[in-house]
Amino acid sequence: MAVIHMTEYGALPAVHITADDGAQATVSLFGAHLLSWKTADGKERLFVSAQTPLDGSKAIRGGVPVIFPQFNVRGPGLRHGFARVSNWRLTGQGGESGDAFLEFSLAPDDIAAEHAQAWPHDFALTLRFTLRDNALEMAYSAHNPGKQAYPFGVALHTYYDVGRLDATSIDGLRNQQFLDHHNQTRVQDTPLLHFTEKHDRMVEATPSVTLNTADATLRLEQQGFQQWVVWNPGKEDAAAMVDLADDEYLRFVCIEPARIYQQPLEAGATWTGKHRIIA
Ligand SMILES: O=P(O)(O)OC[C@H]1O[C@H](O)[C@H](O)[C@@H](O)[C@@H]1O
Repeated sequence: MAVIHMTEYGALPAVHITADDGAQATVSLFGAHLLSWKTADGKERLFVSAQTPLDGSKAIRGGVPVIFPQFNVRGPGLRHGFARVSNWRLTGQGGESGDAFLEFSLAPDDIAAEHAQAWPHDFALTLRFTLRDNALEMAYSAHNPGKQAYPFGVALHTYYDVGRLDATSIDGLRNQQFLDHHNQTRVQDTPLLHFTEKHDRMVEATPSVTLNTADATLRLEQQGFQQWVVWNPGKEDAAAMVDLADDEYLRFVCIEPARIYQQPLEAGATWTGKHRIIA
């Protein structure tokens, strides 16, 4: 049986879950933001900046920011959308035969008036985190209960604690087309992606990639999304970020299943995406 209790992370109300095998996760209601995922061996897999605000005043730097209804500035609204700065509701929890899950929901009544005014559409988001064996699964859905279609983009902006960026590589993107941070379209020609400076690529999705770090190998899978965004700010951009210590960029990489271009969510339609991380 999963053990679930309310807790606090910084000043944020959060939910902590422990699965039968000892795997653990902590999710803040602010953003339905996964802040920690420890596999049964006790190893933390996610990175959270030591300088991030944890009081709801700003999006959290680290963990898994939930992006909706736009990716970055690809839309007319708030950068990366309002989902990551809204208070979600815990709408499901439990565990059966080794599984442990938490489910969170967000609807127009939950969001701040300024966001509702800027984005006056009806929506129902759900995000379910499931711990199973050595894997974490995130099942994300966006439903349009209204009568009008509207454009949406989504992502799960996962920050991995890689320990050492210089000992990290990503396998599985060879021959994939990508857009770099100069807006150039290119194709990856090397089998492994390795970088130690600024890196911001939107890569055509593959069903899975492998993240190799100095002391771990993770398999990342996605369904229902269209890109992998691979991001690290590098030294100069990191130095300009107030919510990241100057040398913390050397410890993480973001690999994000995303739909970066806004596309219509038709009246009555539901989009679903899955992201599974296997240790
Ligand atoms: O600083 P944030 O709004 O959290 O965005 C952080 C990063 O998100 C994505 O990975 C984008 O590709 C980057 O261009 C952006 O800098």
